[in-house]
Amino acid sequence: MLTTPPIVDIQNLKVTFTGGAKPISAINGVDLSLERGETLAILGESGSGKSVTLRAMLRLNPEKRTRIEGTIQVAGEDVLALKPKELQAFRGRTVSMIFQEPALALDPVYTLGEQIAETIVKHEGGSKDQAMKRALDLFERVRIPSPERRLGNYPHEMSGGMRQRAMIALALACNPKVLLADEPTTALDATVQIQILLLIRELQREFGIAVMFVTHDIGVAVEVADRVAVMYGGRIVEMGPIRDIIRSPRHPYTIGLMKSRAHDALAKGTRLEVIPGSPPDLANLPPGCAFAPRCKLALPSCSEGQPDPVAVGDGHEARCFRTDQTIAA
Ligand SMILES: Nc1ncnc2c1ncn2[C@@H]1O[C@H](COP(=O)(O)OP(=O)(O)OP(=O)(O)O)[C@@H](O)[C@H]1O
Repeated sequence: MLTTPPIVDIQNLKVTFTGGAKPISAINGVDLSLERGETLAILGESGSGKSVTLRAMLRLNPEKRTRIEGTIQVAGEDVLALKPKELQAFRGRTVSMIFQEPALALDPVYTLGEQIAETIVKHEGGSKDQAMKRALDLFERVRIPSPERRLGNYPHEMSGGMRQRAMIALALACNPKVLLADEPTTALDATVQIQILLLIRELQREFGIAVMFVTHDIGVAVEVADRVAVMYGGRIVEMGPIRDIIRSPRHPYTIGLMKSRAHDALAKGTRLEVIPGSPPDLANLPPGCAFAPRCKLALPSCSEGQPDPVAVGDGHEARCFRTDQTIAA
């Protein structure tokens, strides 16, 4: 039987920032693959390496002060080997990114129509008129009301939710195969958040794009993702289908994350159960499991070596020495 290769294939990715007094090991051996049209959420607390992973896929980390090891293949292209010109063509055309704050992607001094049309002409050639027609089509697809008039707007003339939609239109302008989204909805109010997420989901189905998005919010992941990768200390500690991760998380860190969310839903004023302890120091990572110092199940041996991924279900794995102790009751 013929199998299609994954659209994203990341092997043993390591990212170290070397600009400071001590090297910061932000990503420490990430393996990840994504099928065409699939949506993966990356969860984890602040500093776990979610954004650095996404940025590595577009080579957006500051290269002079960063050491990158491993391989990143997207749509058959070897991302870490791309030359500057190839990288320019790759960005936007093969992989595109939307940010938490549209101001990072949108230029304040050009109208939205001009920006989208210019991106299309730059990547694909053709006339400005044709590109404007495509921009109009994109505005319709991302459901911006009065799209023709809105194309003539500057970013500051739109509401936050509309700016997000315009940014998504810009990101889709060159038909990318993979869309990366770094907490695309945190800056928006709840109703607009849900609308934007449903829009991403719909576009993803319509265009067959693979989506990788970072979030702090498990509820958001449930709404949109097929699979989830949970990161801790620059490693994926658990990965699997969203339903399995919600119903039967098997890494003690994921179990802790799920508990803190359950408490989050309680009445205001209830003390949240946070996972005691603090995240690992990335300038001084321990040799063993980075979660061991905070883990209720840890044995002394957990601090000695790195746990390999253990299969705990269909397409579900956890990097933990104690998965025999974490089976849901
Ligand atoms: N350019 C950089 N130079 C040095 N350290 C960096 C740089 N970029 C990120 N880091 C460090 O790498 C680690 C991982 O950062 P990253 O932004 O991926 O975390 P994150 O999981 O996305 O967190 P958050 O949810 O807060 O965005 C952090 O400790 C961060 O301080």
